[in-house]
Amino acid sequence: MITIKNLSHEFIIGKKNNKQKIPVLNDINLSIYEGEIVSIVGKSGSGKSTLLNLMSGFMKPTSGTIEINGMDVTKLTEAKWSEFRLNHIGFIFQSFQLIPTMTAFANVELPLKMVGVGEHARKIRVLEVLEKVGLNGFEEFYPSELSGGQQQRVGIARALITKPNLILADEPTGSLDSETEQEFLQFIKQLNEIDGITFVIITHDQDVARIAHRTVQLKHGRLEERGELYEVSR
Ligand SMILES: Nc1ncnc2c1ncn2[C@@H]1O[C@H](COP(=O)(O)OP(=O)(O)OP(=O)(O)O)[C@@H](O)[C@H]1O
Repeated sequence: MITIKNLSHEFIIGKKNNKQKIPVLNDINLSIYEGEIVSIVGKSGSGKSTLLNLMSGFMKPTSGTIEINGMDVTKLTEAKWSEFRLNHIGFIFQSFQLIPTMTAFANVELPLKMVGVGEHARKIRVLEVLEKVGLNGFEEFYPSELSGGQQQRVGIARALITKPNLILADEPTGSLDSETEQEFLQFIKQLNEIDGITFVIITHDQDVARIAHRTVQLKHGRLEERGELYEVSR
């Protein structure tokens, strides 16, 4: 599903005559298989978000390739990447990243509008997904009128709306209390086991790492694999 080969990345900071290179990722090789939950752990500043941003196409690597569903996404133009993202990948963020001036319904509907789905079909799909995440009755609520856990569920609904087979999540439980976190993790497991969605989750949290089939650790720009618990059929 995802094949990362010889991926390296450095940031360049400073002005013209005083440029400085900050190497962050160094020759990363990683395969993520369909149906897996993979967690990425590592100390603060180890490059976890950089790796996820590269996988999301939000920036281009210094070198190396990232294949997702058979497509080398590092070669795509910005416009093609946006289209590919909308059709293949869902995102969940720590800070939910909902649009505050839009209702739960409108936040979840947005990706469907962007891919040109008609109004009637959008309505059916949004109501179906909001029900799936346990938010029926909350369609007209604005993010500020929802609890953190409910906002995260709107975020999950938005990630699921285009039926992606891959979800990338950056510290998804960082803003949740422990009870809400457990609910969230159960839901991720269910989406993985029943709907077959593959997850790549960046986390500091041992409980999140525990639901993963595999945990990889970033250390000094390199990846190390930690205890494998293989139950996924490939
Ligand atoms: N846009 C940027 N320009 C320059 N340096 C950057 C940029 N983004 C990240 N970095 C540097 O890259 C390194 C890795 O950052 P990254 O955010 O990927 O780490 P992280 O493991 O996700 O950290 P955290 O757990 O604290 O979120 C850090 O040293 C950071 O300062």
